[in-house]
Amino acid sequence: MREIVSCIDYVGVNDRTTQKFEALWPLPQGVSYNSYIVRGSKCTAMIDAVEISQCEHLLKNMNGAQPDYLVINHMEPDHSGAIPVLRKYFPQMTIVGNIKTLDMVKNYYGIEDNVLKIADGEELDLGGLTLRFYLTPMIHWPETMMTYVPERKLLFTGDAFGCFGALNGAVTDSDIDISPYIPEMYRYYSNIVGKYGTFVQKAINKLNCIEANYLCPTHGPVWHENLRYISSIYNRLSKYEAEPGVVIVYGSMYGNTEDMAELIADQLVQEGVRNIRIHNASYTDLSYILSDIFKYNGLIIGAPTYSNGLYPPVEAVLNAIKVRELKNRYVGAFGSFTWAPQSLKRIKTILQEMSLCTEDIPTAETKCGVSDTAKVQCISLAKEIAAKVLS
Ligand SMILES: Cc1cc2nc3c(=O)[nH]c(=O)nc-3n(C[C@H](O)[C@H](O)[C@H](O)COP(=O)(O)O)c2cc1C
Repeated sequence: MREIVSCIDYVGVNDRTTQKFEALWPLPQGVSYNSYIVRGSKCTAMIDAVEISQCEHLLKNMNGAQPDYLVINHMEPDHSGAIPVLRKYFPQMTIVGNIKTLDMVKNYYGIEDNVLKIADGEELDLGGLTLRFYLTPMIHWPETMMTYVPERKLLFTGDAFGCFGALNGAVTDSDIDISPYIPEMYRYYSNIVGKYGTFVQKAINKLNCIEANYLCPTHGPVWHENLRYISSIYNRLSKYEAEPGVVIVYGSMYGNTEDMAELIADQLVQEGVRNIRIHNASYTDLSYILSDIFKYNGLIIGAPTYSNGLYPPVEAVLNAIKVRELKNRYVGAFGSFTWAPQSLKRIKTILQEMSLCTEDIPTAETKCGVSDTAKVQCISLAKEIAAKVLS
C-alpha cells in the first residue's frame, strides 16, 4: 500500500509475466493494474480492481483494508476480473457503477445484489471525502467513467492517461524518470484507445471544469508533476494531430518493394525530413507500427501484389489503421507486381476509403525489379510527401 495523498492509497499490482495484453499487444516491460483505496471518516471505497490472476497480490496490498464500496470505472476484465473474489472476501462491499456497468457486472459475474447505480454528476459521501462520478463513455467501452475527489483535486481516470509498463518501485511520476513510459503511452493510446479520439475529446471538454492535481489511471504511473505534459499528449493524440515525420510501412518477399522503400527514405532525408521510421510489416509487431503512425504526420505504404491482391501483412496494417479512423495524414503509396498489378490499386483504394487525406495520393509502381521509371516515381513521391510534412 502506498500513499498518493492523505487518505488515498495505491494498492495495484504489477504483471511482468503476461506476454501480450489482450493477447495481441506485446508487454516487454509488463503492465500494472492500478487499484486505489479512498478512506473517508465514515466509509472506505476501493476504486477499480485487477485482473483475476492477481487477486492474491491485490489482497496483500490492501493490508487489511475493508472496503464498503467498490467503484468500477471500467469493466474490462483486466480491472474487473477480481470482482467475484472481492465479493466473497468482502460480502458487505457495495458495487458502484452506472447503468451500463451494472448490466455488465450482472452478465459477466452474475452479481445483481448489493449494487449501487449512480448517474452522471452524482456524488457519494465517504465522510470528509467525496466521490463524484463523471460518465465518459467509449474510453474505450460504453460504461467507462471517471471518479473525482474534489477535496484532494484527484481524478481516477480509468484507462485514459494510462500506459503499458509495470511500475518500477514508485507509483507517482514525481518519484521517477518518466521517459520510459512516454513511448509506452503512445503505444497504449494507439493500440487500445486510438479508435475513440472523438470520445476522448468529449471527455476532455467535459472535465475542463474540474481542477485536477493528480490523474490516477488504471495502468502506469499516477500523473502529478507531469500532468500538463501528459494531458497535452492525450489531447494531441485524440485530435489525431502528429509531429513532422514519415512512417514507411512495407512488405516484401524478394526485396524489390523493399528497395523502393529504401529509395524513398533516402530521398526523404535529402529533402530534410529527420524523423523517418521504416517498418517491414512482416517483422515489426503491429503494436509498434501503429504507435509510430499515430506519432508522425506522414505515412507511406508499399506492398507487392500477392495472389491478385495485397500482400497480407500490409493489408493487416491497413485494416488496423482503418479501424482506428486515423485522420489528417499526408499519405503516399507504392507497389510491385510481375504480371497483373493489384497492390498499389488496393492500397490507394483503402487509403481513399479512410479519408485520411483529401489530396491526391502520390504513388510509385514497378514491374519485377525496380525500373528507372519507378526510381523517378519514388524520388518524386518522397519530395511531395517531404514538402507536405515539413510545411
Ligand atoms: C505467392 C505469390 C503470388 C503472386 N501473385 C501475383 C499476382 O497476382 N500478380 C502479379 O502481378 N504478381 C504476383 N506475384 C509477383 C510479385 O508481386 C512480384 O514478384 C513482386 O515484385 C514481389 O515483390 P518483392 O520482391 O518485394 O517481394 C506473386 C508472387 C508470389 C510469390
